[in-house]
Amino acid sequence: MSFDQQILEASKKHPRPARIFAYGTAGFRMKADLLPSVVFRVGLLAAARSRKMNGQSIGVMITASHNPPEDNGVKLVDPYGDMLEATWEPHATAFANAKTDEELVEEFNKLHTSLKINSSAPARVIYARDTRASGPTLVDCLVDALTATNTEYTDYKLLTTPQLHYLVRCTNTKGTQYEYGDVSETGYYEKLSTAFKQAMKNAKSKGTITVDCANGVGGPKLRELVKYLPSQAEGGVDIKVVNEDVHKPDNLNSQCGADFVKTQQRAPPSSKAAPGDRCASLDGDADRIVYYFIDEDSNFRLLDGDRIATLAAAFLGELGEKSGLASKLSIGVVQTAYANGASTKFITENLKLPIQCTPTGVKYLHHAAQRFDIGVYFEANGHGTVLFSPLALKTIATHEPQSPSQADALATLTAATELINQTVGDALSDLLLVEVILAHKAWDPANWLSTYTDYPNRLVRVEVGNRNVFKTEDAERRLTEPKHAQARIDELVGKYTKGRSFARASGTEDAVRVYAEAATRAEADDLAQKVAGIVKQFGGLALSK
Ligand SMILES: CC(=O)N[C@H]1[C@@H](OP(=O)(O)O)O[C@H](CO)[C@@H](O)[C@@H]1O
Ligand SMILES: [Mg+2]
Repeated sequence: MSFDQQILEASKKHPRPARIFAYGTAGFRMKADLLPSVVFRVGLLAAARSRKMNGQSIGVMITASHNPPEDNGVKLVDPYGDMLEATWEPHATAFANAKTDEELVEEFNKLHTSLKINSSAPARVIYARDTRASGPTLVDCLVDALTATNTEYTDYKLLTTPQLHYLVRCTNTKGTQYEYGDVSETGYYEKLSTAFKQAMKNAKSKGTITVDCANGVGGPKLRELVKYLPSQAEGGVDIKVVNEDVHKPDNLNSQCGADFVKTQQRAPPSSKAAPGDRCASLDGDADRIVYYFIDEDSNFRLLDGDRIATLAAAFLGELGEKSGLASKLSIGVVQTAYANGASTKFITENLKLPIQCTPTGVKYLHHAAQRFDIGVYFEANGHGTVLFSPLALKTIATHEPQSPSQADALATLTAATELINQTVGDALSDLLLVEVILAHKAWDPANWLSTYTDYPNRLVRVEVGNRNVFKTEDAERRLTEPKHAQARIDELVGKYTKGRSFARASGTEDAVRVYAEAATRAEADDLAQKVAGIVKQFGGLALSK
């Protein structure tokens, strides 16, 4: 079957701007007015991917996460709910960059030939979007591609990114032994709330958690989730939703949200939190979360992804011990080079757990975490989850507790496996997990913070002529190119007490990021500035655009 004519006709409606596109860590992301042709072409790829996967449903999420309101983006979700397989990213890039409609058809056919995709096979796509004003127009572009390729589709309208990942997995596992949940948004809330109630059985939450939803899709979705959860008096948690205005598009991620809090190291200016109040911020598509509070001396205290990772790893380790499963389940933590060195030390020395460091980008962490029975992974910026291997799930499900206390711990562990989104980092699921853990430990955020002290650190963004000259090894911790740059950094780092620093090209912005840690704030700042200086020096000439 040939779709040539249909694709040609439809593609004419979505002319490609003179731009080079690249499918990166976050899919395609840019100013929304540049995206119509990109989204159309991603739709073609989704159809091809579905056909390649024997008609399993592929997800398409239209979002630009924490970016400003005028941006948008698109990314694909694979049948099991994880991100698009990396080998397909270049195909997305090739489709997006095809110069003419004819060239696009050629790329489409070339892919079908080289990967032996049967174009008569059924193709299925499910999609959703965040609250951005440009979303509906981009959905129209997507639908044009799905129609042109005779693809069946379901429009889930507004969802958080992790909700779409959940639905993709549910759709494709329905009726199998791996069934993940009911194929509906309601199914998502029911799964989380049932697990949450079970996990809270032997715990009592104190105080209120105030959740800043970045004025994004997380707001209405958290409000909905709360309807399914017991109140604090009924054994649940008191959740207060703020920054949930999705009707004024300009407010999205503006002066609030996880990215604002993490990069500015302060609470949203609108926050009315008193010292000690527990606060959290989601990002624009609710796949990231960070916690924070104001301490007794009025200092802002951040509890970021590293803190969530250590909290979750410690708790799951304890549950393993208490349920009598410790010897049967290996727990490991996956971090990137941006994890604070103090968290790495705490995990190794106090929790005595193995750590793996991967390059930046959730797909790397996710894959590494799959190698443990229980793999805890978080980026410092708050994106992460915990993965339970099929064997771990079976071990937990078939374990016979030897005492009532073992039974309690086992029930909580079982609930955690249901509560934690297994497809992708999910701010709503992570929120409930942290709340459960704090309730079990009877901890306030200050207790949580006191587990270890972060090393002073600084992250700077350096604009250079050509960031592509920077090549790395050892999970991005060392530069292999430009020649001599790493030797210069090493020499510098050696001069600082507890110094650590690395530079790498960003995958999402046209810049190089420099990270530095040292014994004091001033030294960390100084080291970062000096390494930034080296990066500038080696930064290459600007490419003619
Ligand atoms: C230091 C940092 O926070 N980097 C972020 C950022 O990647 P860069 O490649 O550093 O631009 O965006 C990624 C996608 O959202 C996210 O996965 C990652 O953690
Ligand atoms: Mg996000």
